[in-house]
Amino acid sequence: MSPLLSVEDLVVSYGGLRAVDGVSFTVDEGTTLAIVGESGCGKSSVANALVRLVTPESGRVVLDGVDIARMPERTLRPLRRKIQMVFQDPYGSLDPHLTAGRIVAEPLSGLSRAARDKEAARLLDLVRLPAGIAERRPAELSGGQRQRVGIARALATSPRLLVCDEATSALDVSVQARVLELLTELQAEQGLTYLFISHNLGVVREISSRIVVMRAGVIVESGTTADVLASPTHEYTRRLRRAALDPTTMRGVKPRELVAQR
Ligand SMILES: Nc1ncnc2c1ncn2[C@@H]1O[C@H](COP(=O)(O)OP(=O)(O)OP(=O)(O)O)[C@@H](O)[C@H]1O
Repeated sequence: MSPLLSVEDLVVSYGGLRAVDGVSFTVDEGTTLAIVGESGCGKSSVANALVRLVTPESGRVVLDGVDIARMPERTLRPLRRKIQMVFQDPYGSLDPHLTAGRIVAEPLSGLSRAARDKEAARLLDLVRLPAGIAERRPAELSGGQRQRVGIARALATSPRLLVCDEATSALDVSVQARVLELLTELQAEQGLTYLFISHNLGVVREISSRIVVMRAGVIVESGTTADVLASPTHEYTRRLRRAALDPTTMRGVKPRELVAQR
């Protein structure tokens, strides 16, 4: 079976700076790949290239057999719905003037108002939000509720791939754990495929089956989550693992196996 997403030799540059320098990985349907690394390593640049917020300098981004890396916008437009992004800051990414119901319904074109409202209600229910939320604006929601609205909106186009860029990093630990649980449940129910980007190895342990570790624009290590966490081969990964174990930097869910291995 060919992977849902295949990224080959991806290069992203900003002027003279090569933020992503020849990155390759694949993601199988229904699984989660995590990209981990410290701030500035190029994680978001990979994510932004996949959803074409930036156009890669070179390389291939093959989704469902189609290379979208440098596809012209007109051809790309109908395919954009296949990859959706959940951002770190749902407050910044949700229109403050719209109700949650309208925000979620926004990507649903070609439906009557009543059908859009019905679908928005279904999506809000899918992310375990009570019906009354549909009438509220982002400022009237908690951080966790806003992130659920962001997830519901991303799911509105029935994407093949959900790119979560530090999607739980701004949330308190307990709220973060519940959003991770929701993503895991949605994956089991809907067969979703995730690319999960985080600086925190402890968090990705909860959600990913495979990990890619990035440093300074390149991949330094990759493998199954269990292998990379149990016996990291690169000193940089060991440092990330130590940071994930450090209670002062640990912002994710308690990494049970890691604590046991210490
Ligand atoms: N729009 C941009 N213009 C110029 N340089 C950029 C731009 N976006 C990112 N960079 C630079 O590219 C490099 C990689 O940044 P990127 O945001 O991809 O890393 P990251 O690992 O996601 O870090 P963070 O978690 O802090 O966002 C950094 O040196 C950053 O300063």
